[in-house]
Amino acid sequence: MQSTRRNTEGRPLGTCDPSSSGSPAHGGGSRFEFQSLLSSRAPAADPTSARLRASESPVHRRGSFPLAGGGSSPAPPPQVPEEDRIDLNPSFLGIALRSLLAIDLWLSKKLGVCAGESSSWGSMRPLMKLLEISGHGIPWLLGTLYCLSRSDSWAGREVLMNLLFALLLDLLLVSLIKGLVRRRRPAHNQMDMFFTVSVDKYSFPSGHTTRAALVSRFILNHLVLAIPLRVLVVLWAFILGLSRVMLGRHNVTDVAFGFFLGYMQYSIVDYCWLSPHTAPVLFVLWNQP
Ligand SMILES: CC(C)=CCC/C(C)=C/COP(=O)(O)O
Repeated sequence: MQSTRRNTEGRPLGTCDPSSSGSPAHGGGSRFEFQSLLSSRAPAADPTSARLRASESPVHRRGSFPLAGGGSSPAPPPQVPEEDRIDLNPSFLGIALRSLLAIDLWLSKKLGVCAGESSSWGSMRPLMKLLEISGHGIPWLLGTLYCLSRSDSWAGREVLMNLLFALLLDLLLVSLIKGLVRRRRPAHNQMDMFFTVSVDKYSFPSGHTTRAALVSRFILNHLVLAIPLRVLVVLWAFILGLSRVMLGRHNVTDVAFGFFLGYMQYSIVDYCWLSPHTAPVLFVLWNQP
């Protein structure tokens, strides 16, 4: 005769969740183990089925037969470290992201041909480091401040004031994102960069690349340049971004996102454009003797 197994509240098991027979022959043992792990992370939406699963878990069953457990009090459920928990049903997005990251790491390692003196393109490293300085924040900030101090036209001052604002905004946003994401630089990177701050131990996004994209878009929009010079500006930004991966400083995705962020930052600067009309205080202050 078949008896209906019931939970602690007397409800027949299986009426709410037919798959939860709990029989190891049905894979029930391991299934419950994972269900209880998953439910410890995200409680079930339906409290009844959550209770049913808990009452069926092997841990709970051991505890509900005092004699079998030697008469001791029910054992507490084992604490499984977060990193040991297995997500049995990774989403499509999760798989796609993991695949993208794997390709990113593989490609970045392949492209890191100037990461060290002994790398295949190690002799190009000094040239790459020169490019690195051309996109560093310090020369750009000091250069802009110097030009501002020498500028004798309102129009020139307005453009330079906005360039200064753009550079500061870039530093702020990149530091914020680096601090939030905290992605380590590639293992093959040598940390021999000129003047870094604490968040620069992180790599996402590439600060040199955001600056290159921002500044080049700024220059193309506010300086009247001959076509060859315009091409040169775009090439500089592109090669600077590429050199970050070749030097081993960044993964490809750090640089790709850097280009995107720098491009968007210019749109913010353009939207908030500072002028004697929109920010008169700034311009008056700057003209004080
Ligand atoms: C402190 C100042 C003014 C600039 C820091 C510039 C710097 C070292 C950025 C890091 O760039 P990557 O993220 O591309 O390596």
